[in-house]
Amino acid sequence: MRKAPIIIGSDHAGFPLKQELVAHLQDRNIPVLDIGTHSLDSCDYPVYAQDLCKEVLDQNTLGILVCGSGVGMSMAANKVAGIRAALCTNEYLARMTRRHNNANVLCLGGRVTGIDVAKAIVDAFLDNDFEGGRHQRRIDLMEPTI
Ligand SMILES: O=C(CO)[C@H](O)[C@H](O)[C@H](O)COP(=O)(O)O
Repeated sequence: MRKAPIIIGSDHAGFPLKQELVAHLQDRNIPVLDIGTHSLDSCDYPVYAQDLCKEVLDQNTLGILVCGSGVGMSMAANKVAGIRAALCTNEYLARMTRRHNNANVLCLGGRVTGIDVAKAIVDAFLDNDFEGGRHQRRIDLMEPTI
């Protein structure tokens, strides 16, 4: 059983899928903290990306961000030091980004990915762990030098 909750957030475009994923996590007895948005009212995804990333770093846990395409959330999240956000459209990407990239934020496109596929992507992301070794060296090399 996880101690820290999985953090989840979205903008209006990702709100319907986020609601489905919150229910899915609860069905799996995985603690979840929903940082919003809480309606279909139009809002700005970078605000939620930054709020979620702060929680992920503070609680040393994993996060899930959903916007329309998943692209804007991943761009915004990857601006935050210590965040490795991965936009995933299938289970393989989700599995590999945990094992090899130690991604700590999963991004999904609510207007791109169907509910059942999104649930499977979330499961693959949460049920795989970082392998370390050569992959840690490569992650260390991601630190900007220019
Ligand atoms: O997909 C997104 C960014 O990559 C976000 O979901 C934006 O909210 C999207 O651009 C929303 O567009 P809208 O016309 O304002 O709903």
